[in-house]
Amino acid sequence: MSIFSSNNSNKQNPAPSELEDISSEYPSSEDQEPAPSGELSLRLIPGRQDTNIHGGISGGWVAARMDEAAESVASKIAHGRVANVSMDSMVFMSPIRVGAAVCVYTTLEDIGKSSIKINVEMWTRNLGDGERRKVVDATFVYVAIDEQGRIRNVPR
Ligand SMILES: CC(=O)SCCNC(=O)CCNC(=O)[C@H](O)C(C)(C)COP(=O)(O)OP(=O)(O)OC[C@H]1O[C@@H](n2cnc3c(N)ncnc32)[C@H](O)[C@@H]1OP(=O)(O)O
Repeated sequence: MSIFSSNNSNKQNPAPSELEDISSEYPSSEDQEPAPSGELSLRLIPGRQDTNIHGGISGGWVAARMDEAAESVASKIAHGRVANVSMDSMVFMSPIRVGAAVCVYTTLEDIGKSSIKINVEMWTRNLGDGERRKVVDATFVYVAIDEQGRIRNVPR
């Protein structure tokens, strides 16, 4: 369940094949370095069009990319439309630089009667020192809904 984003009209957004999964570059667990957990669901490189008025990547942009990745996973599980009913509070631990690779990883935590709970992590590779850092992690909950917006059961 992976979606990949690229905008080939922008040189800073190469095709997915040109982007590697950040997790593959992490040292082995023996090194006890932090590593992403979950399935790679979205990878992209933010460009200048993604910045706020100060030239930085905003928390809103980050939350939107996480929602995009998790909603795609939830929609596949629900076989259709879902609505985001909650997301955790988010603590942004590292900045994202324009041109730095960003990867979003998702882990399915629970499927309820109508709800789907997904943990989402975003990681980036710092352009300056090349180090991979976790940007944020949060849990998103989606509810399966029909075309009229009524709650429905998640198919089993
Ligand atoms: C405003 C926006 O545009 S935000 C972005 C898009 N999101 C939306 O539009 C969603 C707006 N919200 C809604 O339409 C409604 O709240 C709905 C349809 C999602 C849910 O309606 P509710 O009456 O709260 O549903 P209900 O109480 O029956 O709960 C449905 C499921 O959601 C879960 N749920 C409800 N609220 C929460 C919550 N705050 N956190 C986690 N799970 C929740 C319930 O546990 C239940 O799960 P289950 O069926 O697996 O046991």
